[in-house]
Amino acid sequence: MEIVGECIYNNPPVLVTPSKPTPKLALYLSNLDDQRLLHFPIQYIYVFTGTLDMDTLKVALSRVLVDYYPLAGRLRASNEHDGKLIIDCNSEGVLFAEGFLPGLTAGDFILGHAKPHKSWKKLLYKDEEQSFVCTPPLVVQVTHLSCGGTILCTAIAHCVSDAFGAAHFLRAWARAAMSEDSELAHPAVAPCHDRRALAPRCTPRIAFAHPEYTAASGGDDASAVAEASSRLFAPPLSPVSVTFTAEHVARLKKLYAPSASPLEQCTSFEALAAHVWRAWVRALDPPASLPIKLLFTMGIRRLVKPELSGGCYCGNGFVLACAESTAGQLAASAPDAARLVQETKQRVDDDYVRSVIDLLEVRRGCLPDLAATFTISSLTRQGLEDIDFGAGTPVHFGPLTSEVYCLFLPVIGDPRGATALVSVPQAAADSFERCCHDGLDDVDVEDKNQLPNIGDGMAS
Ligand SMILES: COc1cc(/C=C/C(=O)SCCNC(=O)CCNC(=O)[C@H](O)C(C)(C)COP(=O)(O)OP(=O)(O)OC[C@H]2O[C@@H](n3cnc4c(N)ncnc43)[C@H](O)[C@@H]2OP(=O)(O)O)ccc1O
Repeated sequence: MEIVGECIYNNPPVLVTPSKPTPKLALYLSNLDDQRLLHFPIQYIYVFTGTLDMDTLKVALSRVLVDYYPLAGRLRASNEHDGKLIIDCNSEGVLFAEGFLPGLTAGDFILGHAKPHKSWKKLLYKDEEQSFVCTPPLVVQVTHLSCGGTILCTAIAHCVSDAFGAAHFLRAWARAAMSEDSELAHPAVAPCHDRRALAPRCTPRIAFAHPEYTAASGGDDASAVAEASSRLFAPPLSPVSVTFTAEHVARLKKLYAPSASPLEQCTSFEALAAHVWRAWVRALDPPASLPIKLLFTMGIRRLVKPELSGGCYCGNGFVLACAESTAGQLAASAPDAARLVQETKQRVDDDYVRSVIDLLEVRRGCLPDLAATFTISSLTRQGLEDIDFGAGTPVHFGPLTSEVYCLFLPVIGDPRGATALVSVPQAAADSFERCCHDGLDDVDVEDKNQLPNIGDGMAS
């Protein structure tokens, strides 16, 4: 959906600062935070049919910044540590803009209209002159709509927080906004900003191959592989959004783990990840011998020893897990693809995470290998979507832009469903959508034991 017309700003943006004095310190960022991959702001919108009260929002934000004071600081390159980023917790404040977009309604975001479009960037105030490091780690824009609805857009520097930390902050802000006296509203669990539990070892030890950061060998025919890989991301790209209902997910779980044995079942994520990874490969139809990877974000708060459980760990608590296959193998078997996802999940433990942290220490500035790679970040069950600032829960929640990495987004009103959103080469967009729906369109009416065969070869 394209947003026509311009956003009207009647006043310049303001800086919202913590309502009480907060610690003044240079906050260490872990190697999981300060990796090049995360040097960008994560921009999400919440669309409400009701009106958000501006004074209430600002007062509540000011209050929660007492607990989430790093968000009111500024990112800086540290002189002592080789340019590594730190947060200067200096209470400079959150940039808060307010605008009005005539002609746009909350209803425009409901029922299949909600694929990001480049015009959506109007929903976020941008100071063209500021670099990533100079931009405040939290920028907020509230856009009033002619229908009386409101859009809240938040841009949080990814190196400061992941989805779990962001959800914790946003829920605390919403709770403060709903409380009669926002000075009394405290987060249910105190946030933990100290990231030293994820510091690298004194002597870094890279104990695994880490294919997520290493390019696959092209063998004898490296340039043909590079050429085939680049076709997977050839512009122009088109965003595709496919919603899998709870029934679709249940169906996929059976398709991807056909055995009746309880020990061989797969989770919703494993089935969905395998299915969408395969749909991407089948739609883009690369040579069967092309090595293809799947990278997916994996939460580590409960995997590391000791667990990150002293309060809500608000830094980045995830690593990339990497499954490897070939285009031909992936297309050939659904259960094998799910097994690969399962085995990959099982390999990620405390040793693996420490090895990633050490790798990022030794190879500062490195990026994951994204050639011939499908990347998924799952945002379901993170508590991001059902946030109420006093105007009810949102009718739409999602990113401001669509990218080549795939997001699994929560479906409002269907907690066991998920929406996959990803940009693919325009020429393959319809085929990708069809492959995602393959075997699912009749799910609500047919006998769920009669499973269609969707895994019998590459798409033509
Ligand atoms: C900064 O501001 C932001 C940031 C962002 C976004 C940032 C990011 O994208 S950061 C990356 C975020 N993603 C993650 O960290 C991934 C988190 N998820 C995991 O790690 C998962 O474990 C998994 C790797 C995706 C795999 O999941 P799964 O196979 O489902 O395995 P389990 O999670 O162990 O679940 C198994 C089973 O347990 C039950 N269960 C688990 N969780 C729940 C729950 N919450 N509720 C109910 N039940 C649960 C369930 O039965 C599972 O089995 P199913 O078959 O039912 O699935 C954005 C915005 C900003 O402002």
